[in-house]
Amino acid sequence: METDTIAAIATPMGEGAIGIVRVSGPDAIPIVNKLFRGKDLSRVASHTIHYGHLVDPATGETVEEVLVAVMRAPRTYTREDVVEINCHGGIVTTSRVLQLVLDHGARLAEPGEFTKRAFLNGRIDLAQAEAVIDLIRAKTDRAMAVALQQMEGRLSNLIRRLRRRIVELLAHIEVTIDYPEHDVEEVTRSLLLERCREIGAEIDRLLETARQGKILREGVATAIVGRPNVGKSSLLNALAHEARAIVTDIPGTTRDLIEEQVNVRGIPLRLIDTAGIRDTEDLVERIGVQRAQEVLQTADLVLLVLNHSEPLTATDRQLIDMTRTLNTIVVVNKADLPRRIELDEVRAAFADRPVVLTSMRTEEGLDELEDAIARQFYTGNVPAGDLTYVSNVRHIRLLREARAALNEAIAGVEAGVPVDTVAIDLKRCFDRLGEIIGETASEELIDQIFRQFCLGK
Ligand SMILES: Nc1nc2c(c(=O)[nH]1)N(C=O)[C@@H](CNc1ccc(C(=O)N[C@@H](CCC(=O)O)C(=O)O)cc1)CN2
Ligand SMILES: Nc1nc2c(ncn2[C@@H]2O[C@H](COP(=O)(O)OP(=O)(O)OP(=O)(O)O)[C@@H](O)[C@H]2O)c(=O)[nH]1
Ligand SMILES: [Mg+2]
Repeated sequence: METDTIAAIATPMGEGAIGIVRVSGPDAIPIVNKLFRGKDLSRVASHTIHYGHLVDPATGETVEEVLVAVMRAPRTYTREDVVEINCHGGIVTTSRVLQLVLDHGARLAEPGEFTKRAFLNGRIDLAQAEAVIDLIRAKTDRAMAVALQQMEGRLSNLIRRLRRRIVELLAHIEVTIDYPEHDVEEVTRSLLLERCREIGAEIDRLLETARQGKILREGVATAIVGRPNVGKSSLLNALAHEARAIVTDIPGTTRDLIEEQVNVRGIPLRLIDTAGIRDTEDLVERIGVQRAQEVLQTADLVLLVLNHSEPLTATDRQLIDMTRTLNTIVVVNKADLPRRIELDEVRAAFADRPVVLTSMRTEEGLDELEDAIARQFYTGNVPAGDLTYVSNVRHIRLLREARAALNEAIAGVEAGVPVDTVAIDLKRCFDRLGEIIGETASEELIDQIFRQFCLGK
């Protein structure tokens, strides 16, 4: 428990109707009681609110007309005694009340210090505290719902469950080490493999929600590349399921890039049309290797459009080379016209990627294309309505590290490494997961997280 008492203005600085000065710590009630003319706050019941005036004891001057809420430890936001002074909103009055409280024994709180105390006093864990920031910053209903779930401990409970399972495994390994008969060791190995895979699958599922969450928030950056006239604009209109304005009418942020939002099977795509890749000019010269690479490298998905009714050109082949190692779907358009394209060459270049024949004229192949797009982003193992989405970059990093440690443990078991060595990897996995909820977090990290909060929170 902290021994000092902190205070801060908890409401926005400005023309609010009410301004709240929040005080927390062992002296919260005596400090405010000294300044309060009304009921004796040291005798009132917890979670009650009282009308009165704040008086400066030095001068006897009445400073404010207030309502004071008294909440006694431990059932409070910080788990300490908390007093909230409700002032007439306004910078001057509220600041004056804060100053008075500071003059009589409280210290100005650091940003996030109230929530930090809630964490240090064990009311919430680190992931829950971080969710408070996410909640304040949420910009969509969905983001808010996810943050609220995390604040109530949904993610934390999942992480705790995983850690408990790892502890059980570590206990098993202990037994094996203590009683090193061969059959015990064998049982432990197969059990280890099975459990590690289960835990790994669970971590993968959480990481998958992170990927999908990012997609839902930001959309899939999709680059459409292809020579002129292959049907890029027609493809965009088809994916939008409506005749949009000609894409080239909308200026992009960069001179020859056009961006358009469409929705494919509920997946938001940000289509980026890299118009103007000409046959007659050298591709490299036309848009510059770097620019082309930039667009392609930052894309989550590439739609390479080729013309079914013409043989491949040098530009087509350059584009194939640039996109074959990326997350590309090949759209061989104008399939209603006779085939002149070297389809085998295309299929060979994209051996493990979808190659879809389409006609924007007859809409042939459009369903198949949408399926191919949806398959890239829905693996189907995140149940709809499950709001245990991971979105915090710190959590994602730790989950990845935990997964990597687990992979090493699995590889160790498979390679017949002694189980006490495997235990080291498992322990690392356990620690990384622990960092998410703050069980094994450093003081420095904790400080850094709470500094992101606003004053008074
Ligand atoms: N005036 C005011 N409004 C506020 C807050 C506040 O601190 N003051 N909050 C924050 O900024 C939020 C509410 N969050 C809170 C979360 C937990 C507890 C709390 O006292 N928890 C106790 C259980 C209390 C009970 O069940 O009676 C506990 O968990 O022990 C209070 C507020 C939003 N509105
Ligand atoms: N037969 C046939 N014609 C098509 C098909 N898709 C598009 N076209 C036609 O091909 C022409 C070019 O289509 P666009 O969609 O404008 O092609 P684009 O790739 O956007 O062309 P640029 O903007 O010049 O790069 C238009 O006349 C379309 O009607 C198709 O599947 N079959
Ligand atoms: Mg076009």
